[in-house]
Amino acid sequence: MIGRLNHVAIAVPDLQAATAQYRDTLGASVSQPQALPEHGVTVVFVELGNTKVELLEALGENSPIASFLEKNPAGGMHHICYEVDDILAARERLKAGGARVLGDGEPKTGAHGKPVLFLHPKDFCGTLVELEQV
Ligand SMILES: CC[C@H](C(=O)O)C(=O)SCCNC(=O)CCNC(=O)[C@H](O)C(C)(C)COP(=O)(O)OP(=O)(O)OC[C@H]1O[C@@H](n2cnc3c(N)ncnc32)[C@H](O)[C@@H]1OP(=O)(O)O
Ligand SMILES: [Co+2]
Repeated sequence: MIGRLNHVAIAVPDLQAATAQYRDTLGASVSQPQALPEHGVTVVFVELGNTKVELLEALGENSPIASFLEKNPAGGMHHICYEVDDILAARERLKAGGARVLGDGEPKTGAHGKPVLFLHPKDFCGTLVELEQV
């Protein structure tokens, strides 16, 4: 069911500083910031050739990453995103297997303009999992 690794996400307290770290200190190619108010984050993508790192900063009052950043004030690994070719089929199979699909369970449009879903970290080795249909 899951395919390629689409991105690994790191939540950060300061997206500009984190972008400078990756661009200037690590010499990586970093995209322009993308505000995603419907997701409560602003993101950039670090292009790595074989996959991406998503750097994300809280946006707005009810950001879903606010409490993560309270617990991890310097930032930290936040989620991992796997590609699937049929997100609704994946959702039904996961639900049938007892996994918790977060939110209302309906795919939302992610930063790449593709449908995404999130799976509860407690069901997947303490790791928040994002699925993106490609
Ligand atoms: C889609 C746009 C973009 C893209 O790539 O295209 C993005 O990726 S946007 C990313 C931001 N959006 C989300 O993360 C949506 C899904 N996340 C959530 O719904 C919440 O963050 C949730 C439910 C995972 C956690 O919410 P919250 O932190 O408020 O709940 P708790 O504090 O009660 O946490 C419950 C329990 O889970 C542990 N936890 C929380 N976040 C993570 C995490 N990122 N990785 C691992 N574990 C996590 C938390 O520590 C609690 O555990 P406990 O042992 O009970 O303390
Ligand atoms: Co993501």
